[in-house]
Amino acid sequence: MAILLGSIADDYTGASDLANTLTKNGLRTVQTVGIPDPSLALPDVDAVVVSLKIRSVPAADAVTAATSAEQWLRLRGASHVLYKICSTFDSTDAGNIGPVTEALSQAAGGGIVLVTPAFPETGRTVYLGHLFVGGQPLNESPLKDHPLNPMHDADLVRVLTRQSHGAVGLIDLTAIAAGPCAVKARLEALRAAGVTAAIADAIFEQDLETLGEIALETPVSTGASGLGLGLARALVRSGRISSGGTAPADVIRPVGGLSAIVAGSCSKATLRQLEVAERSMPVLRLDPERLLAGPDEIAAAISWAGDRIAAGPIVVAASAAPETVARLQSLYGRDASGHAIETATSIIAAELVARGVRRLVVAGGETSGAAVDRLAIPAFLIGPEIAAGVPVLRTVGNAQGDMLLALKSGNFGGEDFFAAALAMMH
Ligand SMILES: Nc1ncnc2c1ncn2[C@@H]1O[C@H](COP(=O)(O)OP(=O)(O)O)[C@@H](O)[C@H]1O
Ligand SMILES: O=C(O)[C@@H](O)C(=O)COP(=O)(O)O
Repeated sequence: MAILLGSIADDYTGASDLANTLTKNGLRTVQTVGIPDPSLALPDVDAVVVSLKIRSVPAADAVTAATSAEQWLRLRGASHVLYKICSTFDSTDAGNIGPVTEALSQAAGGGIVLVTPAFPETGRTVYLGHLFVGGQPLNESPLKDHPLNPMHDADLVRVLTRQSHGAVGLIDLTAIAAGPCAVKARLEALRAAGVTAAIADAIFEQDLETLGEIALETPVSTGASGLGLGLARALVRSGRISSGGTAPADVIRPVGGLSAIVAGSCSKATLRQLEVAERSMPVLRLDPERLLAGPDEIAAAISWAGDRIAAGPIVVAASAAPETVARLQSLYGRDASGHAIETATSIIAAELVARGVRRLVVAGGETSGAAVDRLAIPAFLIGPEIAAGVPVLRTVGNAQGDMLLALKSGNFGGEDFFAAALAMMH
């Protein structure tokens, strides 16, 4: 299986978001969970997205995992590797976008790396190096309250500089609007000046197509699904993409079984989606302090779900508003409480699957990673899009047999997302 494009995603929802974009733009794509076992039969594809859970781990651990994945991708033919980060640049000053980008660049021989989180389809645009979310500067958007990595600075050159060893430059919209030659010249000028990473402006898809064309001429880039769109369209234009592969419609062949939703995301979008879900299905709001106190809350949740799951879809949610999250974190610590709740929601998800759930929606990137890891799912085929950035996924090689999942990025999806997702999964 020789592939053309490899990607390493820093969380599992981000991986499925990118896999969705690559599929929509003509690339046969598969999403793996980590580096797959050699015995896992994967389809013949143009692109592989390796999901890692490295967005919020120590930088050294993220670098080790990412460089191993990069080696695996290069051995399978990838001439370009995209480090898929969040479109809202989710990270702290301790990393990991800078450290991983520099490690991947070094592994590929050095040079300069194009970096852009722009994803206009979901309202993420970059202008003069500043990231806007739906028109709000990043630091004024709900991302300022993220439980794990609150974003307090919209200037991405400053943000990336604080977590990088090398110099960070800017390719502004004027250069990008002038086309690929101008971008190439700007990139070369920055490289000659000792810059090792360049934040690139992007507001429209045309900007991303320009960036994708230039990025494809380099071994490594860092970005979100928007850059994935540019890379995919550049590959299709190059004529190197074969047709065929498993059609998304085939991916969502019915799997039967029961259905459930587990939410750990505390994003504004997810909180609203949970409110709407309460109008049509049973929703259990977990008590986070009881979750942290011991196993009783998990047992109670499993019992609650067991009494209802046969009658129709249910929701189990740890999600809470920023002020509630902050209070818990002040008592138990940010990382400790986040990890403990991810563990709890993953146990609940696994217990639901043990009771017959085969259609599962998980809301939250870290939450999805914990749940998918506990279910030991090795890979996914990419199905149709439910909402921008969120496809239906079909499991490959897992012990429970075929399942359909949706791994929803916290900030993605409309208010009726949960019902819309279940309506596509039978
Ligand atoms: N009530 C809560 N209080 C504190 N942290 C929470 C609560 N509910 C969930 N969390 C944690 O918040 C984090 C949400 O991150 P994630 O799942 O990536 O969602 P998103 O996709 O919105 O970023 C996880 O670590 C999760 O365990
Ligand atoms: O690029 C994006 O915004 C998403 O693909 C993503 O990474 C979201 O992360 P979570 O909000 O943690 O799911």
